[in-house]
Amino acid sequence: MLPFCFLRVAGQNRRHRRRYASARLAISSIVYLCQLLCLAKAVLVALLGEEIVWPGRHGDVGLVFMYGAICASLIGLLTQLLSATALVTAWEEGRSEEGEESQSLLGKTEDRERGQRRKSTVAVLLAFSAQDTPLLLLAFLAGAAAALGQALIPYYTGVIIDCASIDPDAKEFQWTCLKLVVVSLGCAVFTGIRGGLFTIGMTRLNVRIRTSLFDALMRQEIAFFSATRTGEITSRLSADTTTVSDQICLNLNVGLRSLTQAAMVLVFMFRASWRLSVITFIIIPAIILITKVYGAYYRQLAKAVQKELADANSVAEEALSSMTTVRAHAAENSATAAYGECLRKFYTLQLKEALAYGSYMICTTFLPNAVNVVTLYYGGNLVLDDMMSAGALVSFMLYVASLNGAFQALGDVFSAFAAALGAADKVIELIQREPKMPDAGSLQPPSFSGRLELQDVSFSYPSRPNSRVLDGISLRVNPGEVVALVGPSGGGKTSIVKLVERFYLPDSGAVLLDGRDVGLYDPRWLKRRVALVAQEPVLFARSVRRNICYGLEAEDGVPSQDVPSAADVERAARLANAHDFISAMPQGYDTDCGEKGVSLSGGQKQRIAIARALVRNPTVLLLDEATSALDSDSEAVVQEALDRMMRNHTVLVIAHRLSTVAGADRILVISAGAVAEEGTHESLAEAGGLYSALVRRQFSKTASSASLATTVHGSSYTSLPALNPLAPANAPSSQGTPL
Ligand SMILES: Nc1ncnc2c1ncn2[C@@H]1O[C@H](COP(=O)(O)OP(=O)(O)OP(=O)(O)O)[C@@H](O)[C@H]1O
Repeated sequence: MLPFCFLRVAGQNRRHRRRYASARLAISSIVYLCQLLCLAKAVLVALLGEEIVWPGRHGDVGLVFMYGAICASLIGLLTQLLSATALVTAWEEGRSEEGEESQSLLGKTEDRERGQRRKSTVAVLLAFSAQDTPLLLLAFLAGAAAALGQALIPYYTGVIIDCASIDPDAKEFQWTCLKLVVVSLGCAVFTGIRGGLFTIGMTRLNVRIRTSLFDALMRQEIAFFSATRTGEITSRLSADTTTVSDQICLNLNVGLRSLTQAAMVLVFMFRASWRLSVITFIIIPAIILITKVYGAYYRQLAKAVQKELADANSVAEEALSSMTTVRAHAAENSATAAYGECLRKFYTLQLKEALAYGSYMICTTFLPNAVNVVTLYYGGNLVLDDMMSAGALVSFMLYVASLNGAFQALGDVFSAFAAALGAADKVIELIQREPKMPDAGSLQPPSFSGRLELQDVSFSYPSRPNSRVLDGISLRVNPGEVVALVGPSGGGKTSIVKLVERFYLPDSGAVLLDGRDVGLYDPRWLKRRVALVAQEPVLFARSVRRNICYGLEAEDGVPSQDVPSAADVERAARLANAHDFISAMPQGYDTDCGEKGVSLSGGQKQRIAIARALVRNPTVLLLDEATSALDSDSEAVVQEALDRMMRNHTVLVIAHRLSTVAGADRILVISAGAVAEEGTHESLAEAGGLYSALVRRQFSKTASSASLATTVHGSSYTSLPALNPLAPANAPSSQGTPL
């Protein structure tokens, strides 16, 4: 009764579910062990024919009572086992609820929402494998045939021993040997077929899971990538997906093989001697219970180990990918210490895992050996009493060994499954994560003038909801107009561009293009009309040509007539001042840029990024101070390309340089998330406000060394100081050098 009382109490109190479930599990285990001992004693006494301490112990009535008691005990055991299974599940749920609270990648509220709609991991994995049902069915049938062979081998071994020694029969002996050879061969062939088919299934599942995960990642909003470390994501994509597919298929293979093997062996065992079989059976519930409890515990450990490993990978990746910064700040020791700390946590968890595994091995090694001793003792007595042949006893012992092997394998499968499910939980959590961004629209209007408006826009980054970056800002860029955004660092200029690009949604207000919300347009269509040249160009490890055409290839779903031709690419490169250096490279436009464009200089990368924007023939250009990270020579050629670009487009440019700003049709001074001033360079410079202060401050800092106006390659490029008040006062200010 006690466990059931606990069940009721715990069911009413979710917060303490795990604690109650653990207590219930402990009590159930004790009750189960007592029952096991009683049953063992009753069965031994019944089978060995010793004196029975039982009511009505003499004659048939006593025997009926005794077997009745054994049956009742068996039923009790099964009930107990089922209850223990339910308890383990409750215990697991309690643990996962607790763990999720502290460990989730995605925050408490999201976890709760996700918990409500998430299907169970196993169901999702089954759905992933559904396509391979025929393959897996075939593999299973081959496995069943192999298991039948495995079960026949001990049987024929026993027959051969009887024919050769106990009851000599040469003809029967040779015939049985032949059958044994055929069965062994058939068993080997079917085992091979089963293994091969499962391996194919494993690879197919791996590809499917990886594709789904990558697809899900590609759909996530930008805020997700700011909040989640890249190392964690790549760990999910590489290590966890491999663990899931490999472990699940491998263990499905081993598990099904062991189950069918156990079922076949049991049939043959009962055929050989039902008395001996009952004895062997006593141990089965014990092994199942131990593996179940162990599996639940191991699963939690495996999940925690995966997390620690992902953390360690992130820390290492962060340091290794920024080695120059680490070296420049002499931060090698702190990077090593941070990595060491992650590994220390990982090691502690691995120790726990090793301890759990050790305890499990002790139990699973001892229990089968105990069964062997009991079986031999009782089987020997049966042979002595002529109730069984010696060959049958040998067969039986081989069956017991086979059954032990099957259960051992099942236990291993269980723990490995637990590890795979731990990894699968995280992978599926990501696959099922719904992006926090509403679906983009499908609008593709026949004409697009490129009028850009922000109407009373307020915005905070999701990672810092309490810090308002834009505060009711309104602005407008008319078709063909060049509008420059200037202002103090952190004022919100780049955030405006991010909203126009729809990387984030405003908290209130609207971002409009031609009077319609940016979210209403088909994103693929819009990205050809609104192009961005960012501060730091990002190139990919592919040819220069493919970098320029990035996002416009047939693989991106672009109709073949819209894919830029070689002439389009060259034209864009010429406009971006990039054609000459590209042509000078050994393989021209087919030269590989290397990882993140490592084989190109900053200026060359930026010019390829400009060509990438120009090849789209955009209506609106968003420029985020594309020259600020360049040296003076590179800056001059890039600036010339930018000037050329600006002449023919609607442009919103974030500019720190007076050269860019002065040529703009209108200047907006953005400060503290609002438009502080608006006008032309001349009007603002004379107005005596924030803009003129910025200009004056920069001029006074650079007057002694700066050449204030330089014409480069005949363009209107003017090298004037930067408008960023945070720029160092004594920075070199030779031609085009950022301050
Ligand atoms: N991904 C982000 N998550 C949270 N806060 C951010 C993020 N990006 C920028 N911010 C914050 O938003 C504010 C505005 O940043 P923004 O980059 O728009 O300014 P900016 O005017 O372009 O500055 P700068 O001229 O230095 O580039 C800053 O306080 C910045 O710390």
